[in-house]
Amino acid sequence: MLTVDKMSVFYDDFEAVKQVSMSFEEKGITALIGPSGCGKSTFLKSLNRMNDLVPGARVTGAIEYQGKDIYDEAVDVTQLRQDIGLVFQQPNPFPFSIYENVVYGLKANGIKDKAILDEAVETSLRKAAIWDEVKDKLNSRADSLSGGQQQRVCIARVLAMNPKVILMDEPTSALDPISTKEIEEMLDTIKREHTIIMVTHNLQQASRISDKTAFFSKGHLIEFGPTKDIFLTPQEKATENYIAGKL
Ligand SMILES: Nc1ncnc2c1ncn2[C@@H]1O[C@H](COP(=O)(O)OP(=O)(O)OP(=O)(O)O)[C@@H](O)[C@H]1O
Repeated sequence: MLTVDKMSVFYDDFEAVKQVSMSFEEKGITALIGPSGCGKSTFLKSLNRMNDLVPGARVTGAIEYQGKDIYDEAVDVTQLRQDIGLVFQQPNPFPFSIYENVVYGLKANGIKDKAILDEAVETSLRKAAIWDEVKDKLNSRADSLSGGQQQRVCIARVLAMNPKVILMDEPTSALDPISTKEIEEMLDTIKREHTIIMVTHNLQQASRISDKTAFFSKGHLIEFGPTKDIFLTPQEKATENYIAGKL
């Protein structure tokens, strides 16, 4: 599905991600963990070329999505970011209605048929587990919702584009425990249809919901494997120390 081979990411001369190689299989959740500044977000955002927007950022090595190099000149970056969507740490709804937020990408792609848009809104909001809460106020502004609801609308906006892969950068760190639980339960369902790669600082969250975990330190991928193995029988001392809270 997605393969990274000897990928480095530089900000000018500083190598924030160092020669990382790993593969993501289809479906399921992979958690990216590691100390602050170890390069998790940089790594994540390079997977759909969001780092193209950062001045001075440069990627070397290869990233292949469905067998094709995503940094190839011929790649349509807008299409790539639809196939590999990104959910940010802070909910970032557009200053429009809930409905217009969800259909934003579809309309940008030229879809105008109201029946198709209506259907996409309901399906995406249902998948994001927020339909029942907002179905009677789809024309209200999305930024008038609670933080947890806003984040689920943002997830619905990504889901409306039917992405194969969803990148998430600490999607619940700005939310209360109940909103966090709602989003975790939703992820547990949507991971059956989507490949989810999620940065989290919350080790309990990683152990609760992820199938695989990758531990990063100082730009290096230290260890990657089934979450149970990483948490219960880590092979590397650095992983063991981090999991035990010693870093
Ligand atoms: N736009 C940028 N320009 C220059 N350096 C950057 C930029 N963004 C990140 N860095 C540096 O790259 C390194 C990795 O940062 P990154 O945000 O990827 O780490 P992280 O593991 O996600 O951290 P955190 O958990 O605190 O979010 C850090 O040393 C950071 O200071």
